[in-house]
Amino acid sequence: MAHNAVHYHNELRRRRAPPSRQPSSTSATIPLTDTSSNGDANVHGNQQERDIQVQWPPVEHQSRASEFYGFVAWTSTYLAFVIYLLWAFLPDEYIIWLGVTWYPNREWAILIPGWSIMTVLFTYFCYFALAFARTPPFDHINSVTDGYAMLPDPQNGAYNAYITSTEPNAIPELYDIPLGMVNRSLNPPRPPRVEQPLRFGILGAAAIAPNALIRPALSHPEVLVYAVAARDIQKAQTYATKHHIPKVHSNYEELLADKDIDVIYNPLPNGLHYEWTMKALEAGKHVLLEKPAANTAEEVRAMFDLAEKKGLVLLEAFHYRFHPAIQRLKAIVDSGELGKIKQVEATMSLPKGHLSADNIRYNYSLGGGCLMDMGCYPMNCVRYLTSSNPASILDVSHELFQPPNSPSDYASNVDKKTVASFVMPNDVTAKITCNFEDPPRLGFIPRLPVLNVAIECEGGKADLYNFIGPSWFHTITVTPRSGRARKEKAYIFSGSDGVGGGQRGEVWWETYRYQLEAFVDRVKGREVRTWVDKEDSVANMDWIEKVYAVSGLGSRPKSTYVSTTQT
Ligand SMILES: NC(=O)C1=CN([C@@H]2O[C@H](COP(=O)(O)OP(=O)(O)OC[C@H]3O[C@@H](n4cnc5c(N)ncnc54)[C@H](OP(=O)(O)O)[C@@H]3O)[C@@H](O)[C@H]2O)C=CC1
Ligand SMILES: O=C1OC[C@@H](O)[C@H](O)[C@H]1O
Repeated sequence: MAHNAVHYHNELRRRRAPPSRQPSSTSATIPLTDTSSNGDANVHGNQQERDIQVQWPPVEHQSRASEFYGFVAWTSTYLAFVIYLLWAFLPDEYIIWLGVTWYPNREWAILIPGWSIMTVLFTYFCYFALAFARTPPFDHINSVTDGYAMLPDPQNGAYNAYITSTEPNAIPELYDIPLGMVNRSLNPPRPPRVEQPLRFGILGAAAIAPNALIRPALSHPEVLVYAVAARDIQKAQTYATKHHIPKVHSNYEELLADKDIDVIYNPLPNGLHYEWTMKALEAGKHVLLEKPAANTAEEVRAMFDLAEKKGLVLLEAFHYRFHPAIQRLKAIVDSGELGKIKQVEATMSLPKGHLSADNIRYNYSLGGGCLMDMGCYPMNCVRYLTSSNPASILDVSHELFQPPNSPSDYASNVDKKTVASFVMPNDVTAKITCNFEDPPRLGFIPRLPVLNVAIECEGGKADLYNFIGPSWFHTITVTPRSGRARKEKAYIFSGSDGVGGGQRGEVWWETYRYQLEAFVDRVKGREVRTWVDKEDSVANMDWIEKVYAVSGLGSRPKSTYVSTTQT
């Protein structure tokens, strides 16, 4: 024992020692500290020097028993298999000739492997059955979250690279969206409602309402999505059940007449925005109105005039404007750190194939067209970032939507793509691009959506990737002409970077949630820092009409509705 301990200690020391001190011979005599009698000599200070013969490299005294047993097991397995084959297949006379007078009934040669296989299969089956039985359904909350999926809270000092400003030249794009953030956005906390929440009614069982209103409302204590109306009562019923909306109306008029409703959300096709917003205002309701506000600037002005006259809140739902990301980009540009703006370019382009031919967006009489539906965002964005309206139009090009199997002389006035450039005040130029049908690269490589805004200034450039849906992912890249580039993220109003001091927000708030916060504040008469006002909405539609005039497609048809308040 004592010798072994010394030997082991010695080996350790020798292995740790620098190579130059290693003896080159296979055996050496070296002085050692003997710990055999007193434990660790260095600790107890009781050292004894001894000379011990040590073998190098160390002789391995490994038993070969395991190799032997392994060999025996291996050969026995094969032997057993051969015996099994003989038992199963050899005719009786040969077995008897071999001197074997008794052996088990050969049925067992089939039954034993058969049962074994069945046992294995049954075990697998039970395993999967048990797993399925205990897996929550796809629409169960536990399929996407549990008590551990918490988003680190940067306000309490917890670091999360995804939502914090990243290092310059880092590769933040490779981050996954944190699960906690997705969970919080999709399954927001539901605080108790205040005693008198604002009751919202939805016009139409529209596809956008769950994202733009119903989900954001869950986390707003002052909002209750109270009713929905659809042209078909059954459709309204199904929608209400799915989204836990307490009340259903069988037509839009009935919804507007509901005295319990304070606010109307209008996500009807663009061509119906004017009529139903006017009717809602006439009924004394505030209106959250989907973009684009109407088919013509004249209609937009008339709606806002009526809202003003009645003291009601009307907002064109440019949700992206309420998110800190776009406001941070504007703050960077307005701060002058990149010098004077030279050019702004905003793009909203989606891959071909996401819209069917009967979509309202391709329907001229319902206010369809890509410039209306998607182009209104880049139009609004370049005007917002330059704090100005265009002075003139430089150039417009478009591609027309042709319904499938339409005759070659089909006269379409619905654009599936529009590109327009403008002269803005102060020698600034702007370009907007919108595209419903970005074709696959080389005809087969799928495209990603392009939702970008880029600003070129005299002293560098800045851009925001995903300016429309920054709550899910975005990057602000600032590249000064001299100095280091940097990337930023803005999920909440920090107050310290020129953006939204004092404004409420959570990192998981979607653009729509930020928008709802401001809308409710406005209705409640509270101060609102971010807003899309009447002149903004009127000018946006005015320039959309002007682009359509240049492209030769003309404005979308004016509503035939005559308001009771109009003379
Ligand atoms: N803010 C945003 O991010 C987005 C905004 N939008 C805007 O929201 C609006 C609706 O878009 P979306 O939800 O995608 O559209 P949908 O086609 O899903 O919904 C439109 C609703 O309009 C109603 N409607 C009334 N009359 C007609 C008609 N003649 N033809 C078709 N529908 C009719 C239907 O209601 P009913 O149930 O009564 O049949 C339908 O539910 C548009 O203005 C669009 O620009 C759209 C997507 C995103
Ligand atoms: O945000 C949007 O994305 C897709 C569009 O078709 C839609 O109408 C728009 O608001």
